[in-house]
Amino acid sequence: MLLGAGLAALARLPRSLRPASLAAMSTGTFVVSQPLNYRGGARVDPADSSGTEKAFEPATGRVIATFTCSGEKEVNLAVQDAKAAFKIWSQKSGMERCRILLEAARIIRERKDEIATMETINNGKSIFEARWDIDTSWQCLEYFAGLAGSMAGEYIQLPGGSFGYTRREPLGVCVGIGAWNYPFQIACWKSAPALACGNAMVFKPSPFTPASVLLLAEIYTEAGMPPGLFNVVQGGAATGQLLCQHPDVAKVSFTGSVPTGMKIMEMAAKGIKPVTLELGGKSPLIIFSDCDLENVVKGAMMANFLTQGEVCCNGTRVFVQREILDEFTREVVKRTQKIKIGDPLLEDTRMGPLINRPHLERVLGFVKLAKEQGAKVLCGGDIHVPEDPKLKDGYYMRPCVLTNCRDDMTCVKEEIFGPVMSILPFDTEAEVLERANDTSFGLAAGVFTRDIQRAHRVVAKLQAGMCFINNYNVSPVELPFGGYKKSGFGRENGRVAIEYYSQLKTVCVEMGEVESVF
Ligand SMILES: NC(=O)C1=CN([C@@H]2O[C@H](COP(=O)(O)OP(=O)(O)OC[C@H]3O[C@@H](n4cnc5c(N)ncnc54)[C@H](O)[C@@H]3O)[C@@H](O)[C@H]2O)C=CC1
Ligand SMILES: NCCCC(=O)O
Repeated sequence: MLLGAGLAALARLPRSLRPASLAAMSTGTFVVSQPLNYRGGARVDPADSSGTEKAFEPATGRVIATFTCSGEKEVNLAVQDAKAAFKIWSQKSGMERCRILLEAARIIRERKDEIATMETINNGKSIFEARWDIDTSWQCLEYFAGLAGSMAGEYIQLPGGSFGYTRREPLGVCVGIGAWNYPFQIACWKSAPALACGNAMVFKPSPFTPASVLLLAEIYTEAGMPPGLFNVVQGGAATGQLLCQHPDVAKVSFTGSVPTGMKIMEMAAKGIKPVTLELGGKSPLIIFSDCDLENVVKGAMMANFLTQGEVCCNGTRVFVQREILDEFTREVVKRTQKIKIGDPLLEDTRMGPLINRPHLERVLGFVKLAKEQGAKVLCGGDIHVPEDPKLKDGYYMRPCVLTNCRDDMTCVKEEIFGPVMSILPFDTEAEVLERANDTSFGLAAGVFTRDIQRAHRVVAKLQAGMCFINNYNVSPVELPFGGYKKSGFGRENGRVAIEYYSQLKTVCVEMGEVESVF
């Protein structure tokens, strides 16, 4: 990449005072010039090719990288290197792994601005948000570093002085496959628990966002991980399939869409490999009339418009109790219209471009269909052309609020993955619960009310893996994250994630004579 670790502090300087290499990370200028595969502790050109891909800067529509997708040979080499590193890493004590993960977390903190800038350039999210993502990334490494040192089994007393004990052991080479909306964070949320448990990892980012994970790979090496412990291969479905089908891969952790999740599960089934699936959602946000309106409007904005609405757990079905429907709608529209859209690297921008042109068109298509099906657009839902001429080919749209929505409309049933909020009135608690759960997804849900009994009663009945009371879309790494129903299974973050990256061995110890029936 164009920046080195030593330049991190300079990232905090005003742009005009930065040296040429940092200036190269401004909108409209950055290009990726180094190889995007990582193997054996270094960036490498892939050993073979299954085609090429282009990565874009969504803010300008410019190509920032053209890269080779890894074929069978490269995938084999990456898995082989990971296997070799696993032999070394899995023999280390939890405390030794802890120290290295903590060092990696420290380096990420130190290079936060640089990593966030790269994330913004390649993904389009505002720099303000990208910094949050990097915070939840190093926090994840710190959290699992802490758990690495305290991973232990059980001792179980048996009759006659015999006993048993359990050991929590790593799985081997784990594969991580990521989506494009949180490229660096996803790589950390998968690799930190995997590595803390003693596994090795081969990671494949989305071909739309290939760049920032390389910084993580370099940081892991700098922090002291053995070469080959964390490798990166690039590509799309074909490369992903090679990874999932590889006989030396012990586990696949996937973040992406439901249709791809189904394919991953099918491939993993053939090798009896465990999978973690973090899939899509169409989550309900339930707003009772006794809520604090100011808070709820902020919550609804957070539930819908972070990362241009491209967030799997967004609360896009906003159920509002009829008594406050007009007041809530007025206020939410007013705030939505004030969202500053534009160059995502500017400090005051709060909404950048969507990931790419086809996705922008898809999201606009959902708004068009919503109108045809009877919804009313209260604001946005159309293309935004920023004044800055360098942004004219970017993929911007104005955030959209829809009313007159019904539960059977496409905009209410399907994941849009863009800045589109659908408002739905309701009358009673029983009614809203039934409607909120009437979906094949189950990733997240939110409830706003001042009635604490009602809040807990309602979340207990919501069919969702991640529920929020009086807030939405906060991501503390101490809390497990994952879905119910078609939103997937397995959990990232929280203590429980350890169970998804390790296996339990039971040892039975006889202290007496063998009692044989023969
Ligand atoms: N539950 C969660 O934590 C999250 C879920 N998502 C979901 O991800 C989707 C958006 O992400 P996309 O990248 O468009 O999803 P996608 O499913 O198209 O791709 C995800 C990843 O899978 C790879 N892939 C595609 N086909 C594959 C195959 N046959 N075998 C192996 N790998 C394959 C892609 O190259 C990419 O790296 C949304 O539905 C969203 O809800 C996104 C972020 C978080
Ligand atoms: N930080 C929120 C993670 C949700 C997602 O990956 O879409």
